[in-house]
Amino acid sequence: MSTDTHAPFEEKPGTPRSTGELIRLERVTKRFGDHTVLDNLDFSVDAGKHVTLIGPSGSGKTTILRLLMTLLKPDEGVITVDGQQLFPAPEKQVREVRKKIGMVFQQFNLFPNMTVLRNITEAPVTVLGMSKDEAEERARELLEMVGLTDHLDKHPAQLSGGQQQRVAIARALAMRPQVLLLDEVTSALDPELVAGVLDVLRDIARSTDITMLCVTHEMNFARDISDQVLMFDSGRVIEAGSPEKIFNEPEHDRTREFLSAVL
Ligand SMILES: Nc1ncnc2c1ncn2[C@@H]1O[C@H](COP(=O)(O)OP(=O)(O)OP(=O)(O)O)[C@@H](O)[C@H]1O
Repeated sequence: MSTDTHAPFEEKPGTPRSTGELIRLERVTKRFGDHTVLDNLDFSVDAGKHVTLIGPSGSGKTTILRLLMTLLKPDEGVITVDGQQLFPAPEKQVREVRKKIGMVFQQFNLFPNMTVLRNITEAPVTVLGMSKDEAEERARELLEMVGLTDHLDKHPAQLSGGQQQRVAIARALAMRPQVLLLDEVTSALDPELVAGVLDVLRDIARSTDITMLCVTHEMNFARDISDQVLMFDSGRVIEAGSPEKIFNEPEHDRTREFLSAVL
């Protein structure tokens, strides 16, 4: 069990949030060589909703997050975020869209030579042009939220994996993104550190209006936070619905097989 306690998170009003549809994928196909990883995929996510992508390894879930982060380009189809198309788009537009999206990865990807505080303040200062004082105030609030107030002067190597991942969550939120992408954020953690990270994310889901798109193998977590669950198989959404529907009354044989293997 983690010994750190996190404070209930109350988000201050920031930039006005969009309402309605925030993310849209239309007929998106992604291939690596002759391997079609996403196959003519359509789905959308409304602002403020929490959508979880589940499905077997290799079904294309992470590829979707990487497309939204513009780390990859689709071969076909259209991706829009907050009404702005991502590919093709002028460089400036892509940068603006990217600022609306935060991502937390399986590996924490913190800057090893910076303190915890600096890891969180760096991008708000250099990318958003926030003053150092404002960025530090925000970072301290976020560190309280993730239960790491006592660790702000440490370097990542002095923290447990669970603590590092909570810094990574705070770092993503420091940019005040509209969308938080979570890619198997507990998969690299020792089992006893998983609950602390998931509790922080549950709290964020409950107490902020941030839109979440989450790839996870933690089915209880998916059940708790999701407004909608999308079941993937071979680059397609084969079933979508509320967590109650997907976990209690799955319609598709592949969904039933997958859930009986992981639950
Ligand atoms: N850069 C790449 N080059 C070639 N193939 C890739 C690349 N990235 C992903 N793939 C392949 O695309 C397929 C889908 O990968 P992806 O990571 O999206 O799946 P996933 O559903 O997230 O799986 P997992 O749950 O194991 O992370 C896999 O077969 C993977 O090997």
